[in-house]
Amino acid sequence: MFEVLLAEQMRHIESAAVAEGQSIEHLMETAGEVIAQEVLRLFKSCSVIVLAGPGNNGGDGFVVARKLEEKGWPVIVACSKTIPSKEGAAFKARSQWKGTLIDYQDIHFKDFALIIDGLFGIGLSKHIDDPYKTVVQKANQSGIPILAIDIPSGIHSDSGEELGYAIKAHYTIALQTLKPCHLLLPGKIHSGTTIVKDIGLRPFPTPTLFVNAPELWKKHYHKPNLTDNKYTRGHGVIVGGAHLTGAARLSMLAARRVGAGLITLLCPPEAQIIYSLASLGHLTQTYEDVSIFSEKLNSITNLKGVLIGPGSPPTQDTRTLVHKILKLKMPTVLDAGALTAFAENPDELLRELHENVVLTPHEGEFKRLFSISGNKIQRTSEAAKTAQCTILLKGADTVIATAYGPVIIESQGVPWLATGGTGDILSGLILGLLVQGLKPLEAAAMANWILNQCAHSIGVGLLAEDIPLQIPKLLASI
Ligand SMILES: NC(=O)C1=CN([C@@H]2O[C@H](COP(=O)(O)OP(=O)(O)OC[C@H]3O[C@@H](n4cnc5c(N)ncnc54)[C@H](OP(=O)(O)O)[C@@H]3O)[C@@H](O)[C@H]2O)[C@@H](O)CC1
Ligand SMILES: [K+]
Repeated sequence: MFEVLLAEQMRHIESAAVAEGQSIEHLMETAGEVIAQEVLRLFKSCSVIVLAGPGNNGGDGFVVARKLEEKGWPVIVACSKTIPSKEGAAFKARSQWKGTLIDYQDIHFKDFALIIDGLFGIGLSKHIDDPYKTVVQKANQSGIPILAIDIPSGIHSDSGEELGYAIKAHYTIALQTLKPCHLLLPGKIHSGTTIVKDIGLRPFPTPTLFVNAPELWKKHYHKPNLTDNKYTRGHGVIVGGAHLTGAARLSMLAARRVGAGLITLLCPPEAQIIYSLASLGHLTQTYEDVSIFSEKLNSITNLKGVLIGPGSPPTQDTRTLVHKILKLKMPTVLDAGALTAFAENPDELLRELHENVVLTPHEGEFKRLFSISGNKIQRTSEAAKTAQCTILLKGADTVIATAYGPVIIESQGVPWLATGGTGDILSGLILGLLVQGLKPLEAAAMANWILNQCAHSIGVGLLAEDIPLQIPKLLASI
């Protein structure tokens, strides 16, 4: 249920079903049936135009048309006359359609109240051209609700990219599982509301992509019990800079709210007063000079993790502090200034990273460290392998990848998270979970989930400082 399958993996489970004796015709009939059921649930009886393409996505469209017509709905199917007839499930579905069939160019969209998009599914391989391009443009411009079969036509299933021009659906009924295009931009926007419907295939045996959900990490998160004390819940250090102190203070609040037993802000002496006054329940320590930083860090009792970057300047001193922290091989979050500090020589950072590190770059910071091309999943995975650590690549379609394989994609996207300080909250949440014993991948995924859930519940007008207060209610629900 939480796996996200690439087109090749979908084809694997489809072939496995065929090898077990199921026919493609039967799978297509099931797909058409579940989609028709969703149409009946979502819409009142209305006139429908089904756009059928040349492959099996079009075949699904013909089945849906037949099922809706059987329910008494007025349905017309549009497909291209130039499509060569050939044997196969889609051909059979087309020949079972006894209703009206027109060419794309003869569609009068104003005659319809619902468009069903069965032009292309996971088989789209290249940019769309006419006649498909024009029909997609006209469908989008019509203002009529569009329900896409499996994926919005024109979107690449594995990357979420728009191949020339793509359907903007109000609903997408994803068959069997989500595909990356339902989660990655711009496919996520083109999909509208995505609903996953089972068509009876077996799960893929070795999934590598997952949609972020508590089921992936909640067994690793332990709520405190009566035997806990502040030390057993973990002591974390946040390295605060002399200026831009708000960032580390936000991280501190998030780390404490998510359950760290103790948080110490380690900062230059001139900033101690600001950090001390930030709240009542945290500690502050100072380091007069980078040369005594390690000594100060080592003197902290029961230290379980470190965060550096929020509010840190991208300077040689920051690089030195990062090197000293990485030498400890302990759970570490590197964010913001701690990443940008290595922009001129990323290798200086990359060769020292280890499996207990989480990097939380946004796209700009990512590009400063890695020159990797490809879609967001490929870039994050490859970077994690290069860096041998966990990477959370932020955005409205956050991707979290590890050096050892699994990739988690955030399904929520909260537009009002795009405001100053929310990244500092995220890195603080990750630190707070790392010191409680979660592994980097689980800590990053849980932190990102908490951030999105809290933001969603706050709504437009959110300030970063509103988020920590929402955390207890959310933790109670896990
Ligand atoms: N997986 C499952 O178990 C099940 C999957 N099902 C359904 O099947 C869908 C996948 O079907 P599919 O493989 O036939 O691919 P589909 O997306 O219809 O398109 C392929 C056709 O489009 C053509 N074509 C490609 N790009 C083009 C372009 N730019 N411009 C023009 N033409 C282009 C391509 O031509 P070719 O590249 O081969 O020349 C080929 O003819 C899947 O999304 C789901 O809806 C269900 O039926 C049941 C079970
Ligand atoms: K489609």
